[in-house]
Amino acid sequence: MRKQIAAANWKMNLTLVEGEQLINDIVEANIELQPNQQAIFAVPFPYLLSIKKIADKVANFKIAAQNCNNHKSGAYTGEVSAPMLQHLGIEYVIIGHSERREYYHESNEMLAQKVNIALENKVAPIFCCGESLSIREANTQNDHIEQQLKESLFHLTAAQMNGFIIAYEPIWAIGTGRTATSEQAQDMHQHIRTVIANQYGTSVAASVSILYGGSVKANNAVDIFSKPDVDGGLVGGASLIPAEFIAIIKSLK
Ligand SMILES: O=C(CO)COP(=O)(O)O
Repeated sequence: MRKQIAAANWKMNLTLVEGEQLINDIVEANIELQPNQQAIFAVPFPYLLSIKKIADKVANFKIAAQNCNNHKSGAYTGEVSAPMLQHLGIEYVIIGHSERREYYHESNEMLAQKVNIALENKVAPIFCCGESLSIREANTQNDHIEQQLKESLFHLTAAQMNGFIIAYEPIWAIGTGRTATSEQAQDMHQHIRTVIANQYGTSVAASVSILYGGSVKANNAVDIFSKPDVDGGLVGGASLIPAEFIAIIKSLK
C-alpha cells in the first residue's frame, strides 16, 4: 500500500522559535496516523536538527530539506550536500520545486543529478513537477509534465522508482489561492501514473506516491485527497498555521 503524505514546505519563513512552537503544537495534537500515513516537514537548513528533535517524538513525523546541491562536496560556497543531510539523519529532500526552477535556473538535467546524488546517499527525493499558466492555457500540460519526468527521473531503475515520491504542483496554483479543482488534480495524477506505468510497469506505478501542491487548505484537503491517484499534499502557506496543517494531516486517506 503506497504512502499517503501530508508534507509541509515552510519555504523561507519563520524564526526558529516560531518553527519550534508550530511543530510542538502539531505534535501535541496527538494525531493518530495509520502505518502508511506520514507527515513530512520541509524546513530551512539551519532548523533541520532542532525541528527533527521535536518531530522524532511522533513515529510517522519526518523531516525534509528543501533542496540539496547536485555535487557531493567541494567549492560551492553557501550550498548543502546530500551526504551532509544523510549524516544529520534527514530522510527526505525536496528536489525541483518550481521556485528553484524559476529563480535559480534549475534545469531538468541538473535535477536528474540531484535525484541521483540524493538516492546515492539514501535521502529520498520528493520530486516536484508542474506547469505554468501559459502551458495550462495552451493545454499542453500533459506533455510538459511527461518531459519533466522523462528528463529528470526515467534514467532510474525500477527498484529506485519503487515507492518514489512525486509532487505535482501547478505553478498557477501556488500561493495564489487559486487551487486546481480536485478533478484537475486527479486528471494530472492519473496521467503521471500512466506515464510511469508505461516506463516501469503497473506495480511500480502503483507504489509511487503522488502529492498535490498548490493552495491546499484545511477546507479543500479532504476533497483533493479523496481522489484515487492523489496521495496527499505538499503544502506551503497553510502549513505555517497549526490548526490548518493539523486538519490537513487528518484529511489523509
Ligand atoms: O509551493 C507549494 C508547496 O511546495 C504550495 O504553496 P501554497 O500551499 O502556499 O500554494
